[in-house]
Amino acid sequence: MKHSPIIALDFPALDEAFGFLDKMPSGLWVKVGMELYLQNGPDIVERVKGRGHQVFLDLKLHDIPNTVGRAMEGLARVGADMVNVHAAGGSEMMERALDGLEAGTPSGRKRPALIAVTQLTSTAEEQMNREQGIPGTLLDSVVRYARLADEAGMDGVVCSVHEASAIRDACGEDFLKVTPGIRLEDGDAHDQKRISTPADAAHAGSTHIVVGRAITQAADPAAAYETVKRQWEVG
Ligand SMILES: O=C(O)c1cc(=O)[nH]c(=O)n1[C@@H]1O[C@H](COP(=O)(O)O)[C@@H](O)[C@H]1O
Repeated sequence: MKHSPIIALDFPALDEAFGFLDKMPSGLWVKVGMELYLQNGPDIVERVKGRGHQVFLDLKLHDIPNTVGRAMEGLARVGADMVNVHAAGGSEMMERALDGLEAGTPSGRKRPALIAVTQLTSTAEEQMNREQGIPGTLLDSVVRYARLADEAGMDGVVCSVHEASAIRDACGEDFLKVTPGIRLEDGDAHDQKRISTPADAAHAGSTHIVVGRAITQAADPAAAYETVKRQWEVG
């Protein structure tokens, strides 16, 4: 059973996000990112959950270990089901993030899943080589970050579909491979560099897909969601 698609609620204002949700079925998995969180504060998570959805809170923490650990301790109380950090922050930072999350999760509640971003899906190999000074292939860099994240106790990583099967080989079936950069056939890539279809994601071994504009900017978002879901489930 594949995890249901996660819809990126990338809207500039709460009423737009809720207007979108009004048109959608209940019981979704949605992603609240910086755009909504920074404008509406921590309450946004409970408000979205109050509408019957589960929340991936995507704040991509990346700072010194102590700061991230303490921030995660606070975030654990916000009520999200999944949270993330940047693997580039290093293994000590990831370990402290996990410690903070465990310390902050209220008793009786499940600890949110903690995943690490490897190389953003908006990054191309040539850009990584030139701007980050990381030589070699993008695939090698992503797998390296995935192994580091696995060793630091992360539940999985964010990567593109193109690296999912290599990560399955390196870190196993159960390690989460959360893959954004999803487009329906011939969809506009926008700022993404490593895109794939829901069916490709299913074949490559993604455990989760994150889909934003292909659904949120569709003329009929509910129909676009059903198309994405069907392609992902059928594979
Ligand atoms: O962590 C993420 O969710 C993320 C990581 C990544 O490497 N690439 C990426 O696109 N995302 C997020 O996934 C969503 C993709 O949106 P669309 O390109 O509109 O489908 C955005 O909300 C991004 O913030």
